[in-house]
This record gives sequence, C-alpha cells and structure tokens, in this order.
Amino acid sequence: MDNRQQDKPFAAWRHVFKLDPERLLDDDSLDAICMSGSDAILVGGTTGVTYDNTVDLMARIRRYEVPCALEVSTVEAAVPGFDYYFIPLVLNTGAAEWVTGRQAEAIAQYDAFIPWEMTAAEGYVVLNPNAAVARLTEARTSLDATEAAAYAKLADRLMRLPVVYAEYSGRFGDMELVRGMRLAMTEGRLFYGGGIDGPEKAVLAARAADTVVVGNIIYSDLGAALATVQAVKEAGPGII
Ligand SMILES: CC(C)=CCC/C(C)=C/CC/C(C)=C/CC/C(C)=C/CC/C(C)=C/CC/C(C)=C/CC/C(C)=C/COP(=O)(O)OP(=O)(O)O
Ligand SMILES: O=P(O)(O)OC[C@@H](O)CO
Ligand SMILES: [Mg+2]
Repeated sequence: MDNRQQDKPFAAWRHVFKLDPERLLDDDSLDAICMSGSDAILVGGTTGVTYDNTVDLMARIRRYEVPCALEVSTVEAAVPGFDYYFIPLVLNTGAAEWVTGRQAEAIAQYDAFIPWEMTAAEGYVVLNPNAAVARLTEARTSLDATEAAAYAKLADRLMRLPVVYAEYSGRFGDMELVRGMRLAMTEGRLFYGGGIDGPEKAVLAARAADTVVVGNIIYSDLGAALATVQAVKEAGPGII
C-alpha cells in the first residue's frame, strides 16, 4: 500500500468484483467469486436495484469473509449491514440531480442513519454512451483524453473525492485515456470498470488504474472472471 488514504479500506484494493442485485447468481458461482482472492465485492447496479434484492445478495455474501461494500444508486436500496458504502456522483452530466441533487435529498431524509465514517464519494466519469448509467444520467461521454484528465483532476485536487471511477460499463475502454486520468491524480484512487472479459484486459486495466472492477463477465463466463483475480495480482502495483 502507498501512503495515501491508509485509513480507507479501499486504499489497498487492486481487484474488485461488482455484483448486480438484479441479476441471478447461483450459490456455487457466488462461492467461487467470494473465495477467489478478490479484494472486495461491490454490490451495485443502475436499474432494478431494490431493498429486497440488495438484502438478499448481502446476506449471501455475508457468509464469507471478503469485504462487501454497497454502491448506493437509489435511496430505496440503502441497506444497513455492509462493510462500506460508496455514493456515486456523476461528474460529466449536465443534470445536477445526478451530481448532488439526489444525494442531498437522501442526506436530508436519512442523515441520522448514515454511517459517515464508512461512507465515501465516488466521482464517476461515464465514458460509454451505450451503458445504462450513461443513458440514465445523460452523461456527456465523448470526452477526449485531456477532458477526461481534467475531470479526474477536478475530482481529485479540487473536490478531494477519495475515489474517481472511470466507467465504461459494458465495453473495454481506452487505456491511454484512463492512464492519463490516473496521472492527473495525486491523492485519491482511480477505479476502472468496463468490458474486462478475462486476464489479458484485466492486466491492461491494472497497469492504467489503481483498482480494477470486473462485472458482467461473471454472469456469462465465470472461469474468465475468476482468472482476472490472479492476473491483476500478478500485474504488480500499477502506477505509483
Ligand atoms: C440505513 C443505512 C445504514 C444506510 C447506509 C447507506 C448510506 C450510506 C446512504 C447514504 C445516503 C445517500 C447520500 C444516498 C445517495 C442516494 C442516491 C440516489 C445517489 C445517486 C447515485 C447515482 C448518481 C446513481 C446513478 C447511477 C449510478 C452512477 C450507479 C452506480 C453503479 C453502476 C454504474 C453500476 C453499473 O451497473 P449496471 O448499469 O447494472 O451495468 P450494466 O449496464 O452492465 O447492467
Ligand atoms: O460490467 P463491466 O463491463 O465489467 O463493468 C464493471 C463496472 O464498471 C460496472 O459498473
Ligand atoms: Mg444492471
């Protein structure tokens, strides 16, 4: 671990599996994911996330020791009992409700229940126009490398967000652009997610970002998903 954010559990995460409460995963597959050696399980999705499907998934993951965090995408599914909470702010949208609006509404409503010491903001930079998150939030996805790095620096240096998330959900991204985002940052951690379908792409992402998030492939090719864990660990520390 480097000397940034040692008090944050995610400061040491190199590999994370993202599980979508909306999607079915049988017990054997969940067992393999939770026992894979991945640093954490992130529970989250853009649509179809409910209190019930989030509680169900959390209870199943809770049988294992792997840290389990919730990415809160709707206040209705803010379920207690996770190890950590991430609150997304979509930075590259013109719609203020996805930057601060919904978050402020949720805080006004639930302030007394929010475990602030285990809650952190994620500054999302959404880069795949076809992803559900891009459509929902009307993200301005056509950023060049300079613009993407500017968002990363804005989040990291000006807003001091602990996590910036380069989000290509559903498609493998431009690793030079992602690497430029990371190089623009000096404090927080860059998460990368999108289109990692096996160890080769996982290594490329691990060389560009601090934390590699693997999602959809879990549901279509579990073996390929599992192989990303070792690949990321063997890729070394990433950019220091
Ligand atoms: C009671 C208790 C203990 C509660 C603790 C919970 C807690 C800490 C609450 C805090 C309150 C708070 C501030 C809540 C914020 C609520 C809120 C509505 C925030 C808005 C978040 C936001 C910008 C959502 C937009 C969508 C988004 C960015 C989702 C992130 C996850 C994501 C992109 C998943 C991608 O998956 P998916 O789209 O499913 O992938 P596919 O395209 O492949 O399907
Ligand atoms: O599902 P994939 O494309 O792996 O993306 C992972 C994650 O970044 C989604 O929020
Ligand atoms: Mg989904």
